[in-house]
Amino acid sequence: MGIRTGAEYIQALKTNKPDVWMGGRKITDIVNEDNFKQPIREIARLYDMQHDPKYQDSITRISDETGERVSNAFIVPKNYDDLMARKDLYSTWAEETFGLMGRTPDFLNITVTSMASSPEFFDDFNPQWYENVKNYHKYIRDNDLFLTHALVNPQADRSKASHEQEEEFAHLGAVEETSEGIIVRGAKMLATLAPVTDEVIVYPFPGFKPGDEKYTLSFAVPIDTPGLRLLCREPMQDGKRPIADHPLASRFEESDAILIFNDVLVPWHRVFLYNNVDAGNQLYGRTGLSQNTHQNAVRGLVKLRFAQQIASKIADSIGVDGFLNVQTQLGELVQSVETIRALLRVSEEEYEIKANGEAVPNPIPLETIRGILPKAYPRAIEVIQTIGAAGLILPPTHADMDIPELKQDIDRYYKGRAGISSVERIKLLKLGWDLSGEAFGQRLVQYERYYSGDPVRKLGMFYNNYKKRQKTFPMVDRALSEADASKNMVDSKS
Ligand SMILES: Cc1cc2nc3c(=O)[nH]c(=O)nc-3n(C[C@H](O)[C@H](O)[C@H](O)COP(=O)(O)OP(=O)(O)OC[C@H]3O[C@@H](n4cnc5c(N)ncnc54)[C@H](O)[C@@H]3O)c2cc1C
Repeated sequence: MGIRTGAEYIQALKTNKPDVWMGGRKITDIVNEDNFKQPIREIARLYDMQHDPKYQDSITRISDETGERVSNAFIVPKNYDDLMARKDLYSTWAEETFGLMGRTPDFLNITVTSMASSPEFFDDFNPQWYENVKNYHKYIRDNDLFLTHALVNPQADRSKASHEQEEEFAHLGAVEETSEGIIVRGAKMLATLAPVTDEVIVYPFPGFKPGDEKYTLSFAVPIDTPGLRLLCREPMQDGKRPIADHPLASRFEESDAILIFNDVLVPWHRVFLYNNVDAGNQLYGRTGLSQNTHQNAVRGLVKLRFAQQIASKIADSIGVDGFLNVQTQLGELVQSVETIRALLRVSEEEYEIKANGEAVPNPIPLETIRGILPKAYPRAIEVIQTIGAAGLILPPTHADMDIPELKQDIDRYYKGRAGISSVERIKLLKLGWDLSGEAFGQRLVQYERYYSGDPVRKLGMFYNNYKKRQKTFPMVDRALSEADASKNMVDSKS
């Protein structure tokens, strides 16, 4: 099939029958559920862009393998141009959603593409796992599927390993093997957008201890696999509020769900890793699973720039951007954006070709972005809150604005500096409040902190990787040897 349309994506959602629970209800009609309707439309629009002549050549390409047009996310980049073609996809979709949807289909499609181009890792453990990954990659490429993923175990007791938890299957683990596959039980948190996806892929971060064998699992199953339950968090909007009043929250909310596996059968051909602590600990670092840092960085830059522009426009609209204290806050945001833009550029210009021939951006600047964004984005939100002040929380609804009796008051008392009408200012403040005040905006902050794992442990991993690449300290060694040499000179004089 190759690239699918938005209508084909929606049709697939109508056919899938996942076991979804939210707000005390079982959701049986996913596409007509108030909370999911609009985000589904946004994702469908992205699929349609693949067919739009304006974007098609920059975000899709003809596959050498099948002769069909496929998303750039499924192509293994071999050189700089390929890498940039992939980036075109990330930035086109991120711009379309203002960077507010972190888990658009490209995110996991590239993850599986990278996994499928890492045979050397799987060959060290079990070549059959690689066959399974390779076939899975072809399957999702040729059907243009949308995946969610779940890496992390429920918090339960973080000071204990999986096999030490009070409940044997608090963490997802294998119960038994059958001729058809593995039966798995337990939970994984959390899977963003799960109810509106086609499939879920499970893979772990490192951190397994001896004794955790049965918990070391990676596999993929359809989202409506029998026994798989999706328990969604409380929605942050009711799906009924007008987009005019909540221009971001009513469009881009990504739901999140805990996945509960009640004795789910994972067929052998869908098993990518199993029953091996070493393999579980090495999978993330050795299979390019972290390649989605490039997508994250491109999307994160768009989101930060959006927040920066909102802050600046609000400041301008009420005539406060001439004050030094406001300028320093706005200047700080511009510098954050420029820092991330520069790091992204460096990572791409300094791309590397891995042993398997895959072109990858330099991971050091990309991981540096990963370290900076969890601080820069919340700061941008704080600046919007500080500059918008009470103005952010006061705008009337569009229903108020439609009442003739109120029109004169609204026109008079909600306007901004000369040239900024009340309607213009109210609309702008609604954008600002959705991003900085609504529960929707707070989730986006939490997302930026945690979307790719605990930033504390990620920074530790970053330092370990940096040390592996930078094994020596040549400047320090030279300074020490020059000090030694000059000591000899002094000694010889005396
Ligand atoms: C909005 C949002 C969307 C997400 N979407 C997805 C998704 O689609 N798929 C997915 O798989 N995951 C997703 N995640 C989950 C994400 O992977 C986790 O939040 C992240 O890995 C951190 O795990 P945790 O939340 O369980 O925090 P914990 O690991 O429980 O950490 C809690 C606190 O304890 C500290 N801590 C815990 N353990 C240690 C330790 N061993 N050493 C030092 N400090 C420690 C942490 O630093 C942190 O401050 C999402 C998260 C958010 C917030």
